[in-house]
Amino acid sequence: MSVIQIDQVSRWYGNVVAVNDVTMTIGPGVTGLLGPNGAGKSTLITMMAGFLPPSTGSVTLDDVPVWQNQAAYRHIGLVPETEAVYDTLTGAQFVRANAELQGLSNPAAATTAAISTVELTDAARRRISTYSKGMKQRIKMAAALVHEPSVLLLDEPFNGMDPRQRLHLMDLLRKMGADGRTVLFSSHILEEVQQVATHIEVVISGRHAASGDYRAIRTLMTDRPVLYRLRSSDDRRLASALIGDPCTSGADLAAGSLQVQVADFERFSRIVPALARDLGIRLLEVAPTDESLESVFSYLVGRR
Ligand SMILES: Nc1ncnc2c1ncn2[C@@H]1O[C@H](COP(=O)(O)OP(=O)(O)OP(=O)(O)O)[C@@H](O)[C@H]1O
Repeated sequence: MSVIQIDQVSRWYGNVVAVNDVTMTIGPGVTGLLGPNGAGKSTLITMMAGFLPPSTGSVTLDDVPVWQNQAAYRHIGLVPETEAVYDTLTGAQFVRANAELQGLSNPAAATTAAISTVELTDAARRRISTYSKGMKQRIKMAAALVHEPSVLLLDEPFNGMDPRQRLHLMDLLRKMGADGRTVLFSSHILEEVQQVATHIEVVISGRHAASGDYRAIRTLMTDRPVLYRLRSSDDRRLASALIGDPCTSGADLAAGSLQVQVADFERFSRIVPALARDLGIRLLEVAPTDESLESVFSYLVGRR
């Protein structure tokens, strides 16, 4: 088993607190690390990979601290967010260099296998400077996989990928998770995370905001009070019908359209069409006013 334990970890850069008292456990399978830009995802991943020490707290792999731990590096593969790959090398040379660094007994065979896994065999002898963004992501992935690590950490791996490459990487991550590896990838896009991860950790402003499977996170998000805008053939009557229902916690007609604070989305979505039909009101629009990911994130933070 490869279990990463992050225990009461904080990390600051000068005055900036990038990670603030985070505790989480990452086990086998695919975990999505979800959070908006600047949430502290890269900092957390770099600490998990053992390349950055926490300011306080501890990061361990199977109970052994990972910071500057050569033995732990044998079990960890890191695909960093940065574009920095050695442009003058060919893909094969780059992956081979990592195989040599890991001290593998047959670096040539491992290089060929890793490049084949990411489906870059045809381009392996080309210089990395000629690669597309998505291909650069994949060659970084091959370099991270060359020593067959039991833990794979990927920072925003889907950035710059076209839809086909994206599906291929999703498949690959799923397979690695099903094989019993511990796979963690970061993203700021919920849909992306949902498609691959069986477990989700949410971080916002350096803090751990939520944890669970997709359903649990989704429920947290849909259970939050959300402001909906409604337009209908009779906003006033619709407002008074809705205000009496427990699915809403407030209604406002001042803004020129009807704005309703929805407390129970599930009930709201059932009751609005039924009410409108019973009252003979025509619905013209029902739309959330504030469905941005940022607002979902700030709701999750506010719950804690
Ligand atoms: N080397 C550094 N020096 C100073 N501040 C830093 C450094 N690295 C990160 N930060 C700050 O720490 C916070 C967390 O950054 P981090 O890169 O970990 O977040 P992130 O969630 O990965 O964001 P992104 O998706 O934009 O990369 C941000 O406020 C960032 O500006």
